[in-house]
Amino acid sequence: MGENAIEIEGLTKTYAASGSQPPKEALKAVDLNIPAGSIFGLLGPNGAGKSTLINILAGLVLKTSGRVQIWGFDQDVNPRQSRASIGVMPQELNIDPFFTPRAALEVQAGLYGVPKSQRVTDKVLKAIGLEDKADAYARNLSGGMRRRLLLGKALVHRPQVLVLDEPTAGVDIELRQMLWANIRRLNEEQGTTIILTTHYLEEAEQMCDEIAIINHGELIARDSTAALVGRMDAKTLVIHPDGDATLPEMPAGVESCQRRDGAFCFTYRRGEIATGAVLEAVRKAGIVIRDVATEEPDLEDVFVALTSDKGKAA
Ligand SMILES: Nc1ncnc2c1ncn2[C@@H]1O[C@H](COP(=O)(O)OP(=O)(O)OP(=O)(O)O)[C@@H](O)[C@H]1O
Repeated sequence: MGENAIEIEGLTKTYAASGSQPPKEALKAVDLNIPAGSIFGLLGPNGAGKSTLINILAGLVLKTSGRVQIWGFDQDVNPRQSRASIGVMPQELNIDPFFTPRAALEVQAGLYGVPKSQRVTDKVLKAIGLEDKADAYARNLSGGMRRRLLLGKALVHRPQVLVLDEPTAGVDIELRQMLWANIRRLNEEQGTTIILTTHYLEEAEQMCDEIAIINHGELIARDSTAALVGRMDAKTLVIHPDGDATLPEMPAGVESCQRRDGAFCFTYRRGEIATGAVLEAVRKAGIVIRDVATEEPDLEDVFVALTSDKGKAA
């Protein structure tokens, strides 16, 4: 096994036309490597192609062309080994209501061909905090418990790569933290590579080492989380004037505005304009500063900037 858990080359998926719907090119020649041992975020607006990509990795959707390698196994050459290397926690709560969590995990292990002697059902039940519900009918489990059971089902064959499709969508804060603690532990203690999609950019920023952004089936960015956020060179200085004041003249390259609460905000490129020059212009205008704050961009700003530009071009 090399240093990449996943290697994707020229991956294309075109869904066939159906009825009045024309064919849909959901993925357009995507190249993407995901380092082993990382927590990797796959982001993109609705309909960008994230689920298509994940479902191809999981073996649930057939690719049109390109090469996919999972844990060193080519999907076309070694389909069984590549499938055994990956576990997927789906978005939908598709759980058989008549199974107990223990039975559901046993059945799943059977589907993956894990021999009885090598099953880790009790360990998985403990990891997902469902030991005391192991023999309860799934229909009696809360939504949060069902979601944890889905995570457990993705783990029965001890995959090296775990894919989570919107794992915390519609989940309350407490459960979200518990899911994340579980996932971090898997990553740290067992070195499991985690790939996740999420709509919560703050969550991606906190959890992911690296991030890829997909838009209209194309990869438009792929970098470490810190480098992505660092790409946005903008900085905003927010000044609350003491008493009445009008927006002062600013050096070229500074965008000024006044907020509803009366604060002035000045946005500029850190690399081009020094904060001192902005403060100096404020002082020159005779404005007395009551309070001052700065705002730095976050992943959400990067995401919006990247996906809205591409959206216009498409
Ligand atoms: N089975 C299908 N048949 C035809 N078109 C499909 C099919 N599945 C997805 N698509 C289309 O392919 C494109 C990519 O869809 P996909 O579900 O991969 O996006 P996504 O990024 O996961 O979106 P979301 O964030 O909404 O889940 C969309 O235009 C979608 O309508």
